[in-house]
Amino acid sequence: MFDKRLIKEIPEAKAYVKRQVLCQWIALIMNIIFTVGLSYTLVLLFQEQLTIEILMIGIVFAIILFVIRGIVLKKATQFSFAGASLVKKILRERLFKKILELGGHYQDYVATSELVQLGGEGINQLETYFALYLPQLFYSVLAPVTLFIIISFYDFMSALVLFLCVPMIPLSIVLIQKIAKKLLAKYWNSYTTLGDSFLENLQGLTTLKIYQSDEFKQKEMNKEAENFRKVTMRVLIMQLNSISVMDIVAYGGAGLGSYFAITHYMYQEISLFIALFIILLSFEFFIPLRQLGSFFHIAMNGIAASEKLFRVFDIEHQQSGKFDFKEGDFGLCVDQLSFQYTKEQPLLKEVSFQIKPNQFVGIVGESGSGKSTIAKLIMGYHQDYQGEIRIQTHQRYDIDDTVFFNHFVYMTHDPMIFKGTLRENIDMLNQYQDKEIWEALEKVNLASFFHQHNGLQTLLLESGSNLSGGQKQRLNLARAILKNGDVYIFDEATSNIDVESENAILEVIKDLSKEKTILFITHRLSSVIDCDDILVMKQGELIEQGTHQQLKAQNGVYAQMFTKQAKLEVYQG
Ligand SMILES: Nc1ncnc2c1ncn2[C@@H]1O[C@H](COP(=O)(O)OP(=O)(O)OP(=O)(O)O)[C@@H](O)[C@H]1O
Repeated sequence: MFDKRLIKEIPEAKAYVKRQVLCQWIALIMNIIFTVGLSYTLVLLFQEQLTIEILMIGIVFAIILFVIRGIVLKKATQFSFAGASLVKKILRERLFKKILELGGHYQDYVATSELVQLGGEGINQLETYFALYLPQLFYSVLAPVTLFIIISFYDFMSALVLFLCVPMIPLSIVLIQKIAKKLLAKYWNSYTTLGDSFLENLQGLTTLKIYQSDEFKQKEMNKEAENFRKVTMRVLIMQLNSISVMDIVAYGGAGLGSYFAITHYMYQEISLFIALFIILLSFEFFIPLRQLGSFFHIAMNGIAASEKLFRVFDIEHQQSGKFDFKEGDFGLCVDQLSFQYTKEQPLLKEVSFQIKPNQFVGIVGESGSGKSTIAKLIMGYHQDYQGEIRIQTHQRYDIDDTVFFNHFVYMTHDPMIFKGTLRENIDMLNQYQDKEIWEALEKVNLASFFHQHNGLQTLLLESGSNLSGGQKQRLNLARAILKNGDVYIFDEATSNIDVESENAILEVIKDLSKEKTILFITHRLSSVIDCDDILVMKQGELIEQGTHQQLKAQNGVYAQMFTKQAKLEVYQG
């Protein structure tokens, strides 16, 4: 119920918790003083000695006490709010920093949907843990101790009985916690599974509709939603039951304390004033813990979320080096590279090749042969490979991503276009002159198109939905040109686009190859004819290597694939 690490992780929150507890404690003292006054007034009333003057003085005092109480409780709420905002900010920043630190390969460790849920709902639950539960936890210890000390001066036995009954509430909470922990883990799993499916099905809705599988998926999702509903209901039942158990303990304890006070009064061991004072305060012993109990589910949810959050924070970031590169020497050496996504299915098998600075190298091969995987390993998406990837004299994993991305540009067939102006999309850091942007757009044959629209202020929709596939890819290439990297990796950058765009992109790549190192992955063998070196992949192995002429002369897999594709293109075209 009390996770030390949570406090350690956010030491800044401690001050807010302390101030909140202090305010609550001052409010308790006001309550105690009010009870003294009330007990005294009641005694005077029983003894028929209560005068209007005394009553008026009492009312004025009560108002003063309630005003002070109101002010400190308001302050407590303000501290709670400020602390909660701070916790949220710190945790979200840490989570974001961790994802940035992990870079492209964060998905090796945690699913995107889980990150989204943790960053939203998960952190919100921790916010309530810090804002409500934690201060209440400390106050729940402080309040009974304060009351015990005060009451024990008047009637030690009654104070002791009340004090000893208090731990019954946390004991019942611990008991419920044991049952609840498994249930809450189930609740979270069910929540993330439902979130996963929802996100995936929403993104793929068009595909599902086309293949008329939407109804099937809907049924699947209904089943998951039903599971989630059931487990949520069980969590709610557990919470309601736990509140009832705590109520029984609280009323029982207060009743027992009052019984002792009455008995002591009847045996004239204590005065009527003290008996009334104890009876009126007896429930105060249990209110803080009873309140804590109602925050119990918040704490459980918070702890379940924090476990997941800490799992992300604890991910070891293997990339520790921060080597920089020497200027102008951007060769690449891949040596005995082996890799598998799953243990059962080895993919790359001891692949070795070199790319010299300013070389234009193509990778071809049948679908699934591991071409993109090579690019992803070079880009650092996965680090658990065997063998070596060296750039200049450094291992890839020794190079910090920020340094690496300053020199390497990776372009896939699926460019990311954000909702916003053309300028915002092409120059995200606002670091280029308009003239430079237009030059890049000119190179990729997009300048005249955007001139006809609103120039650099042309509004692009989410995912570039108001552009054609070829235009999106050419825009992406313009970004890459402006980046002025040293090594360009094109992974099926000319796939699924119109011939005009494909030719424009190929021209630019050829132009770039005069002064940049290029790795060009493609299905179309006609695109790699001009490469300085061509790597032919099959089932994770590098089976042939050479220039187009050399490979044709070998009359191996490449030559056969080339002839087959050429025939097909003549037939199609
Ligand atoms: N994240 C992943 N998890 C598990 N398996 C994967 C993952 N990515 C790719 N694979 C598998 O690895 C194999 C090689 O994929 P890769 O994308 O490297 O091939 P490719 O040669 O680039 O194929 P294509 O030309 O069709 O793009 C495929 O069988 C694919 O199913």
